[in-house]
Amino acid sequence: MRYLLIDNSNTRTKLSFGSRDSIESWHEVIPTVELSEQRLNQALNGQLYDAVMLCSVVPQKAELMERYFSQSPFHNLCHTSKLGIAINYPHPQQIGADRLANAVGVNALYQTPAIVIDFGTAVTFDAVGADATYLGGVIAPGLASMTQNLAKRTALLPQIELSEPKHAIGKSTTEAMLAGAVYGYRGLIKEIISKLSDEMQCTPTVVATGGDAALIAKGLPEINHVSPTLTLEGIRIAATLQF
Ligand SMILES: Nc1ncnc2c1ncn2[C@@H]1O[C@H](COP(=O)(O)OP(=O)(O)O)[C@@H](O)[C@H]1O
Ligand SMILES: CC(C)(COP(=O)(O)O)[C@@H](O)C(=O)NCCC(=O)O
Ligand SMILES: [K+]
Repeated sequence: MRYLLIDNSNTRTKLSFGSRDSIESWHEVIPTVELSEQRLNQALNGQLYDAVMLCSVVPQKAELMERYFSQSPFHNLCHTSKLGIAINYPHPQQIGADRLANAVGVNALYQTPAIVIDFGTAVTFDAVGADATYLGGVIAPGLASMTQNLAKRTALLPQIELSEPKHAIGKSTTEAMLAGAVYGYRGLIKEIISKLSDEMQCTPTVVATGGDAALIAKGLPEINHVSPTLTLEGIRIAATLQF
């Protein structure tokens, strides 16, 4: 079986192929706002696959893809999918599909209990117990969302490009904003990991994924692993259970 795996998140849509055992190195990234029939045609030109596993948190784009892949075996990952984990959550239909995929990925590939942090448009924290149970988590603004909003709502603050600050005492507007964003964000992450670990009554494995994972994890010893493909791995594992 060759699976087409799609992570349709708010900023970027990542496409990959996978098998029962692993994901392939072929990889395509489409900005989610640009996702269309035409972009899918371009990306998938000449590719053969047996089934499509979609993980979407953008309903309008999910509908587009459901139509686009109507001739293929197709599944849209949700809380009722075969995931190989239990879900301890009062209204599981609320949980973002990417958060479920992250929980599936971390449960299969790392030691549990675990926390998976996805540094995307939003930053999400999801806790998985030692018994392969999804427990819930935290949603906070993503790093870029936070800094972009600051620039949008002020007259004098510019849009900044995120990178490691040189020092905390900023000597320019940009330096001051960078320190606020990166150091401030690391503080937010640390505090949330600490609170979650207290409630989980353990020292969980902490795995980071998503666009800003590498920048923020650098200098945060609380994060044990950075796994850029964790969401796709979770989608692949769900595909192996579905098809
Ligand atoms: N090439 C890139 N394109 C867009 N965002 C990027 C890129 N590289 C790093 N980023 C950062 O990653 C964040 C988006 O992460 P991503 O995991 O793609 O989000 P989502 O899963 O919500 O689509 C952006 O906010 C940005 O700060
Ligand atoms: C929290 C999210 C916006 C994260 O999306 P992302 O940043 O990966 O694009 C997404 O998982 C979502 O829309 N969730 C639904 C609400 C919930 O999980 O409770
Ligand atoms: K995501």
